[in-house]
Amino acid sequence: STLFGVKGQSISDPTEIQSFLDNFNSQAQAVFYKQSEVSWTYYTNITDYNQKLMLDEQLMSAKFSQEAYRNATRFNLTVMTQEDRRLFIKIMDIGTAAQTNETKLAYLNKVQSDMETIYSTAKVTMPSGQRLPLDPDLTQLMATSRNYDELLAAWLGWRAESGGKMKNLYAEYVEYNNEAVKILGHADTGAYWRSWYDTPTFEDDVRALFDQLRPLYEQLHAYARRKLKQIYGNDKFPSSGHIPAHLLGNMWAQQWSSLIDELTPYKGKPTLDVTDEMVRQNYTAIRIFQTADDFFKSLGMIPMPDTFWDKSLLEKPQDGREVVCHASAWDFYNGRDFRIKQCTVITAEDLETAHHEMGHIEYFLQYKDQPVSFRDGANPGFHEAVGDVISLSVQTPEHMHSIGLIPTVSNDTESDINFLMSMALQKIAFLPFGYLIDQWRWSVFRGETTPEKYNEEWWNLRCRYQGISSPVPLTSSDFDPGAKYHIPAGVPYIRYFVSFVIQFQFHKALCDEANYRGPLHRCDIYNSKPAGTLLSNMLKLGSSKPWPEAMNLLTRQRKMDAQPLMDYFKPLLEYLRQENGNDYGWHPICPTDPTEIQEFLDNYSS
Ligand SMILES: CC(=O)N[C@@H](CC(=O)O)C(=O)NC[C@H](CC1(C(=O)N[C@@H](Cc2ccc(O)cc2)C(=O)O)CCCC1)C(=O)O
Ligand SMILES: [Zn+2]
Repeated sequence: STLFGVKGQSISDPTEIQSFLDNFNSQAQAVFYKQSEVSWTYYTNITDYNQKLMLDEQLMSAKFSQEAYRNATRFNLTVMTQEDRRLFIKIMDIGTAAQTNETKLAYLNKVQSDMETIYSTAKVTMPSGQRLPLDPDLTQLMATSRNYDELLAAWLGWRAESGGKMKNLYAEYVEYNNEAVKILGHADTGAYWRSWYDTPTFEDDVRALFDQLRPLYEQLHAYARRKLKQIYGNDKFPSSGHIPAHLLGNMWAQQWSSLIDELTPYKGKPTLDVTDEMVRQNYTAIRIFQTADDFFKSLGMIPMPDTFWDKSLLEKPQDGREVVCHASAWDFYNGRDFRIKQCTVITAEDLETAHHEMGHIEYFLQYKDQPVSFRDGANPGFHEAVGDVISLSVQTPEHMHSIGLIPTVSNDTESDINFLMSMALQKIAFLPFGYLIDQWRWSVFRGETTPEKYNEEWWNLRCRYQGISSPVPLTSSDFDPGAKYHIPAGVPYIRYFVSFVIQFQFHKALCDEANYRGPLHRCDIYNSKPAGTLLSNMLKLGSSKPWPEAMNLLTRQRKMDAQPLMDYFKPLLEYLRQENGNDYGWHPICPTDPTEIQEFLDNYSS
């Protein structure tokens, strides 16, 4: 059977249009609920049996989507209201479910799930003989160890046990994914993913934003490199200016917050890392999520429902079950069941993650009465920004003091710079990483980067944009992209880069609505009902309107704009420029052995 039904006469009757939409909406809720339940069972108990149930269910819901597509194409879209036309377009956007060859679709889903299982069950045998999983052990080690060789062992082990085990699978995933989305008319999977932003200049827009923000990152990179050289010795750093990838306190060098003690500009001030205080106060996972829930309630927004507290999985099970520990927020599409799955540990980072995940749940709650096809973010970046916006208020010294996690608030200039540094290690450090992941994937989906070039191109981008390099020579069997969850899991990533820009636009708009007058980085909208109402009204739209309209409702303008982010960090940029002088930047090409690169630099610099 093909996807395209027999081209009958196109239906224009409004009653028939409405009954099709009503039927679809009730059937889709039942199908999506079942798929969520079966997936949840697998993600919270990884077994072959649960994987099979999930894969079977994915084929069932693909058939439902194909049928809905066939029926939808029988209607005349030109006579509809704008809203109905938008619904039909979304009903027909069925992604890889367009693959009517069931063998191919089953294989694609199996390969995807097998890669995610390899990632989620990988363990590294350390020199001590211990077998460590990523969550929480290797994450903790990367954050707390300052031993070059120990960090290298964890970093090499992780890439070997995760990415190293899935290179061929990935090549097949790319081929089968592209074949499926081409049936819908998309050029390739990257084009399909970008279509969700409904902006013809989207790729240029994000490149322009990244170029605008590079100077902030270059200054932060230079500062971190200088401090890390003091810790590990100059000889550990290539003359090309890159920072070895395993020294940034994070397995992917994507956020550097765990280096806050070494990177705090002015020592002797109260620490901003609240982890120790959370442990001292016997914080539990539940209390972390109650803290986040309390913030949404203070804004007059929707509290977490009872089913959330009953059915979420907020800690790694201790009963031997294998679970997908990578945090996630789930909409069960029945308007009542919303859950978070997080292997929570008692750290400042997981307090932040809890707010991020709860931001997804709040969005689900706000748009739960929309038709199913509108139960989505205005664009994927919006969904990623909600929780982070709240977290920008939570992380202010004022708010951390008000919830008893830091003893005093000192807002002298030096403390202010210390605070901005802690936020930059989380937000500025992330920008090139958030940008480059899908630069790599889009080039792979387009066929510009072929399997034998996967790893080389990955490191080209890591060296060029992130200014970090592999601490060891690359071999053709390596597949470092597979060491990052979203690649094996097939989860797009540019949404996070978009979020890290727009969340500062949202923060500024909500601070204005809360009648806050001071510098943006010290704004805390806690208890502001006007801010909560403004945010809720935007979230209620879901994806029922083009995202510039949602942006306009919240920020009174329709574009992505890096200015609020740059204004937020302006005082820090001045400090860093002073500190760094001319000692900033790196060679765009990855270092090879020191002599070769030195020769290159001699020519390059002359
Ligand atoms: C059913 C389902 O899958 N639902 C989706 C949500 C939806 O689509 O509705 C979902 O839950 N996705 C999981 C993903 C998890 C996290 C993530 O992967 N973060 C990025 C980047 C980043 C890092 C720091 C930060 O502060 C913000 C972002 C990373 O860790 O690299 C892990 C930690 C935070 C968020 C998420 O919540 O986005
Ligand atoms: Zn998210």
